[in-house]
Amino acid sequence: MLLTIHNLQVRYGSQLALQIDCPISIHEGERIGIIGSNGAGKTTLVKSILGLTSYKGSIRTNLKPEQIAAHMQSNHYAATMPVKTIMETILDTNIRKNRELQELISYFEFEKCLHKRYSHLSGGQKQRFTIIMVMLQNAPLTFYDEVTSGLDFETRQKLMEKLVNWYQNKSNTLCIVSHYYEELEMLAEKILILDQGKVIAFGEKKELFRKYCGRSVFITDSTKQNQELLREYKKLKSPEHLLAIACPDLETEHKISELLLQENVNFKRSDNDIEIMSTNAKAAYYEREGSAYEDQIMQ
Ligand SMILES: Nc1ncnc2c1ncn2[C@@H]1O[C@H](COP(=O)(O)OP(=O)(O)OP(=O)(O)O)[C@@H](O)[C@H]1O
Repeated sequence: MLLTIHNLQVRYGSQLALQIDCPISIHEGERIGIIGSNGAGKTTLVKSILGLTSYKGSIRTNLKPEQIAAHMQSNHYAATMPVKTIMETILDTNIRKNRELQELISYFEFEKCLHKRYSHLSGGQKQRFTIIMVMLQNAPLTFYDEVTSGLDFETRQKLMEKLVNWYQNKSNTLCIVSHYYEELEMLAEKILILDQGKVIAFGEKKELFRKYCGRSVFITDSTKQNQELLREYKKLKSPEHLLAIACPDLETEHKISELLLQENVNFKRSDNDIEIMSTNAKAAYYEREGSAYEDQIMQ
């Protein structure tokens, strides 16, 4: 066991920002995606684990602080120092002698930034700087909090490819906070869903999908014709513009796909759609709690 969280509570003034009642355990080598709407408590959870915010409850780990690396939404370095100096000092290395670091600098096209002062980097350049630093740290427990925000589409794709390859045969435990579900489809095996400071669900991505969606899901536009065409099948909660139909078994899957093909309807079939899965996990959670899901998304 790498880390366990028990009865965690974080308050900012009178606001209860995070309340985790059931124990959460993180094991070596796990890849965990942390998702939730704005203000759900994702960054607060990461900050609590890093000891950057005060909390009640227990967070236990045998890791030393230097064995935990984090890419946060905002990262601070000595503003007036050249980037190269910060990099070599913090990583205790020399770029000329470090092949791995040279390769990352070149992959992220960061060469020209090395001689600039940190405060003169653009937002995206600062982002790439921290990514390189965190990747090279190779810490047993690594957090990426919104690692691709502020990056253009091409750099985002490049970064995701690099992260997948970088960690492929490694045993680092990764916790990735992201609003981009396609990134988590590539990187995460477990998902922690937070909402309004509470844990909605935590588990293997595949198991959560089966639990809340079934074997697979068909997603089409939510037009009147599609609603009518698929009216006899089980509808899942979905963003308003979409119609999501649950398939409990292969037979239903065949029937629906034939019907959609016959009627020339564009559709997506998925057995790992994180957005539909988390929407339905939330709905189930609030139903159990006795409040309507619709009331919660209005807040
Ligand atoms: N330093 C702070 N002081 C006061 N309130 C805070 C502070 N940091 C966060 N909060 C509040 O705590 C709640 C959780 O914030 P947090 O940053 O953890 O959310 P998040 O899930 O990471 O959101 P986002 O997706 O927008 O980054 C929010 O309501 C936020 O306004």
